[in-house]
Amino acid sequence: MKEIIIATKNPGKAREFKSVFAGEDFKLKTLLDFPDFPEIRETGSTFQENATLKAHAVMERFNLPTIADDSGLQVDALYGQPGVRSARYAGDHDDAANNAKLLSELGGVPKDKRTARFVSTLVFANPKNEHDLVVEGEVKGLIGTLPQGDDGFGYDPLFYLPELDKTMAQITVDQKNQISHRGNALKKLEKQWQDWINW
Ligand SMILES: O=P(O)(O)OP(=O)(O)OP(=O)(O)OC[C@H]1O[C@@H](n2cnc3c(O)ncnc32)[C@H](O)[C@@H]1O
Ligand SMILES: [Mg+2]
Repeated sequence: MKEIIIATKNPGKAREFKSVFAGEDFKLKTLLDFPDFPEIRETGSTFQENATLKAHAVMERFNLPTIADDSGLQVDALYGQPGVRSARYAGDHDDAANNAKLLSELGGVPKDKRTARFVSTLVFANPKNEHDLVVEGEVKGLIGTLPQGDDGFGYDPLFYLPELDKTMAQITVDQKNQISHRGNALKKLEKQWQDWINW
């Protein structure tokens, strides 16, 4: 069976990818299936640079088609921070600490000034394709004043969706995929990748 690797160690992302690609005629693996795979240093200054680093490191190791996601939260009142440093905002990839820091940085900022967006860049690299496929997605929302909901990961409990009157952590993985930055990027990828790939 054909195989595609998702170059992520993040269980939340892995779950979202698996839900979107469920029922396809290829096997989807992630780096969670290869716990010994070394840490990929995300030294780029843009989402696309980091997604490209991750996609190519994994593609070269396994010689298989590989999709990487680099994503983050951009908060207008913080001039786009935490941005490309979203995973490491409060130090070492600790969601609770990141959320606490975000709330503290936004202390006193009124609701209408707490606008933000999640962005995702997906890079699809394949040994038999000369050029990568690159797509982007985003979703707009507001940063709440306290975490709400237990689903999702990262900043989801603070990311409030006014149209749904819920946070990103109060919806199912399928609902999240319908509206999220990653879901929107995946919709673009789905329209293009089957014509692009040389198996
Ligand atoms: O690099 P991989 O292994 O894919 O996993 P990661 O968690 O390190 O992923 P990134 O480097 O792309 O960092 C993205 C960070 O942005 C935040 N983020 C991205 N997408 C998110 C989402 O859908 N919901 C909540 N937070 C998200 C979250 O803090 C992530 O750790
Ligand atoms: Mg990362």
